Amino acid sequence: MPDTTPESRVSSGRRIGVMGGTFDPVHNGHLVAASEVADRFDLDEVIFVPTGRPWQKFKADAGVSPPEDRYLMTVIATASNPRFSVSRVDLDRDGDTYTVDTLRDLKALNPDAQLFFITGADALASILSWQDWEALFELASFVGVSRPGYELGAAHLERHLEKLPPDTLHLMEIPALAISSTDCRKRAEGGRPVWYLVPDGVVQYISKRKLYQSKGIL
Ligand SMILES: Nc1ncnc2c1ncn2[C@@H]1O[C@H](COP(=O)(O)OP(=O)(O)OP(=O)(O)O)[C@@H](O)[C@H]1O
Ligand SMILES: O=C(O)c1ccc[n+]([C@@H]2O[C@H](COP(=O)([O-])O)[C@@H](O)[C@H]2O)c1
Repeated sequence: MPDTTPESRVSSGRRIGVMGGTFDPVHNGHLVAASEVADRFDLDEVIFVPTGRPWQKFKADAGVSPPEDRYLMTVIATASNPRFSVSRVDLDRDGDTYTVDTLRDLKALNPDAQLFFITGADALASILSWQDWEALFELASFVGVSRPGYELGAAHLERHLEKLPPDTLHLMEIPALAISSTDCRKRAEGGRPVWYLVPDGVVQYISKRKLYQSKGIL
């Protein structure tokens, strides 16, 4: 396995971050996580991948906005950063969204690239419940980032780490932004502001499409 530590940038291939999420809506916590990991791991690009059918959220009976709205908000939020892009792989695949499929699709599209999947501390904590989770670590390195309210750790993975490729999991502290999509949705619904929690264009898109809100947010 190649050494994936940031200090050993020896691979001739591109280094691509993968920021998966439901992005309902995308917020500044997502953008800061992607930007910080891109800087620390010297990434050429970070691909944001909105989920198609986030099966665990559906299982928890959480309603999710239409995929095209989540996709467009993600495009708007990332448009100004030349290193950020958005992929439709999870939106264009039928059925439940599994990260193992996301990574296989992105690997097929970028055969020479090294992939770094970015997760917040909460998502990392539940990774053992993900479909075919052991295969994930063969396809990408994982970067778990800190998130207010969640402990950043890999104790739950400890007894599996031996079986995983070396240097496959990194933990990283990032500036704390206590922002969640759930809180943004609640604010919009209650007519409270989401300015500065999400990019300006996303505030305007939520308003234009009347997402979440009963009272309006502008
Ligand atoms: N404020 C944040 N700081 C660090 N990581 C975050 C933050 N918000 C979300 N993430 C991470 O971004 C990824 C995508 O998250 P997601 O789109 O589900 O947003 P969310 O805010 O957790 O949404 P929801 O509140 O609807 O569950 C996950 O890996 C999550 O852990
Ligand atoms: O592969 C799985 O089974 C799986 C289960 C839950 C979440 N994920 C991925 O984790 C990322 C964050 O998911 P979410 O639901 O917190 O927005 C996103 O890329 C999801 O596809 C993946």
